[in-house]
Amino acid sequence: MAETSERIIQPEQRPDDRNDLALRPRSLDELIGQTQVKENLQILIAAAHRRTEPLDHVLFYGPPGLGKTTLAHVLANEMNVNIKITAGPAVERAGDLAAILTNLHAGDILFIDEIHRLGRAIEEVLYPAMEDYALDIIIGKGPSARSIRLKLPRFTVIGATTRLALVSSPLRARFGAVYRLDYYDQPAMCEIILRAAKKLNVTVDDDGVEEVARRARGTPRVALRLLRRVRDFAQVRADGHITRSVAGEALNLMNVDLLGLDDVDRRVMMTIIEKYNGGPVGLNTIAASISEEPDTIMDVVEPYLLQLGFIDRTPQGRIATRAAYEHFGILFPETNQPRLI
Ligand SMILES: Nc1ncnc2c1ncn2[C@@H]1O[C@H](COP(=O)(O)OP(=O)(O)OP(=O)(O)O)[C@@H](O)[C@H]1O
Ligand SMILES: [Mg+2]
Repeated sequence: MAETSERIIQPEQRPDDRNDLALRPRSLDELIGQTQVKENLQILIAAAHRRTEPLDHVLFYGPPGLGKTTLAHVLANEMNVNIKITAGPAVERAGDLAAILTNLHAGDILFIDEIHRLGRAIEEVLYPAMEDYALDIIIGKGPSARSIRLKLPRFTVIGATTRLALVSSPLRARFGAVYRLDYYDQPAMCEIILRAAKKLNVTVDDDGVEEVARRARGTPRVALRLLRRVRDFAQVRADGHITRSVAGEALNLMNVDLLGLDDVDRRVMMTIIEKYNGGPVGLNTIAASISEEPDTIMDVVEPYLLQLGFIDRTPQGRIATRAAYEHFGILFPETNQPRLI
């Protein structure tokens, strides 16, 4: 059984995703989907150009693999500025942040990934830097210590997080623009796969594109990973051309079903449906039944099952919906009807 740490359909980056960089969109025009976010960014860029000022600070949030880092690079390209990259966990001391800030040039973008993981003391340094482009430095120790304020060039912070609720409100208040990235719809997923197939020089017909797209969980990173694996399968088993049946065979071999569910998803759903008669059943009970951590179920497995409408979260626990029963070909027990009120 696939462990949750090595799932082919996991949205988090895996080592073999590294070669996605060549596929990463470089401009807003190349970016597929996220229409509303794109429109807002176009306005933000045009306004910044018109005022000949750097971009306002921008915060992207949403599930993993949907394009937050991609958008940060796209904005740097569109503004034709440098982008310095760091992440919340990497900034351990206020001095680390001060060093980064004092190396920024006017207009530069500072991308802080997992920004919800910045420590409070470090956030205190970031607030005046974002608001007044100033850095307060304490010189000396004890009674003779004094603070001096360094002027910083105007720069832009772009933050990314999968846990918006964990971003402190003072920090969040300093972002002029906050955008949520959502899962991609089927047409956008097909376009992402078609574009990537061209770049990977693999031939795929429309049905093949559709088959990979519908099993990629609305997540571009998953789509690219599945496409590369289906390409390998096609090269070894089917003269390199991807049709619906080739894609289907390859994905079935990887235990990824028609909606992109894998063994771990199935184990969670079967636990609720078969072991606890459709629920309600508590998260910890489900986790114990399949020897996974509750957090893993909640953060890694459930988001997509909720997105599909396969699970209802109720105060009494998780409940499997009719759609879930139908997907797994199990008769929905009508007697359960009152459960779903
Ligand atoms: N709109 C898009 N169009 C085409 N490809 C995309 C798009 N968004 C993301 N991708 C591709 O999906 C991959 C993952 O995107 P990205 O790394 O930006 O996700 P992320 O939201 O930063 O993920 P994480 O939260 O794990 O950091 C990238 O390699 C990129 O090529
Ligand atoms: Mg990222």
